[in-house]
Amino acid sequence: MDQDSKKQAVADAALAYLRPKLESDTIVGIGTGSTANRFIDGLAGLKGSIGGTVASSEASAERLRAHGIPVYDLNSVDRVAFYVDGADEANAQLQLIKGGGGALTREKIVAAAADEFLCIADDSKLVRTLGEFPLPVEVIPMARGYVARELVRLGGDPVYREGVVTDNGNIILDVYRFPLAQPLAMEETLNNLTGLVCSGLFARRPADRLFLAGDDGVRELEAG
Ligand SMILES: O=C(CO)[C@H](O)[C@H](O)COP(=O)(O)O
Repeated sequence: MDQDSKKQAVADAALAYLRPKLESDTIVGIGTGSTANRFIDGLAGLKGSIGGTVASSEASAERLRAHGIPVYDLNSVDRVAFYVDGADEANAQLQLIKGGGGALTREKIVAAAADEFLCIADDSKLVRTLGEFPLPVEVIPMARGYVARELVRLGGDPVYREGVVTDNGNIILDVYRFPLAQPLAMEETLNNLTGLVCSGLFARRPADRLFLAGDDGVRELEAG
């Protein structure tokens, strides 16, 4: 299976998992990226069976609306039953690195608000230890230099993502060679860095279920 077929296969698997659980008032949180886009396209066929969606980026909101799928502001819904998104890396505990598409902050907010987080990815994303993929962090523009120096002090090698402004008006630093053997502790350390809005490390809120596509089909991994 090529990578595109794998993305399609996990999007289909997540839809098949959700279909019997959806009710007319169910709100589904929607991630960002090429795998999430496959899920959005498939969700179009179920738009009459759900209450609507909450999107993690302007790009996903636009794609959802183009399909006629209702998109709500997170503040206007009481409950997000599911959040479905891709990832850049996942470990066996279903802790993730996300943010390759720059949407990490809104992704983390919608994931935090959701009852159940379904991650969809191809098997190249499963790693023993997180950190081969550079960790994206969203930073307030005026804090760029300060935060970059702090990230170097913590052992990383931050690189400014040129020309990218997030949906929140901030910048992204991609941190190479970051020591992520203790993801929970590092996420907490990053959360305490002034000027750093959010890291793409999803350790405190891992996925609940990972649909992983390989050459032999899709398998499901559960947290814990
Ligand atoms: O975190 C993300 C966007 O911010 C994406 O989920 C991640 O980059 C994976 O993208 P893709 O599905 O295109 O491989």
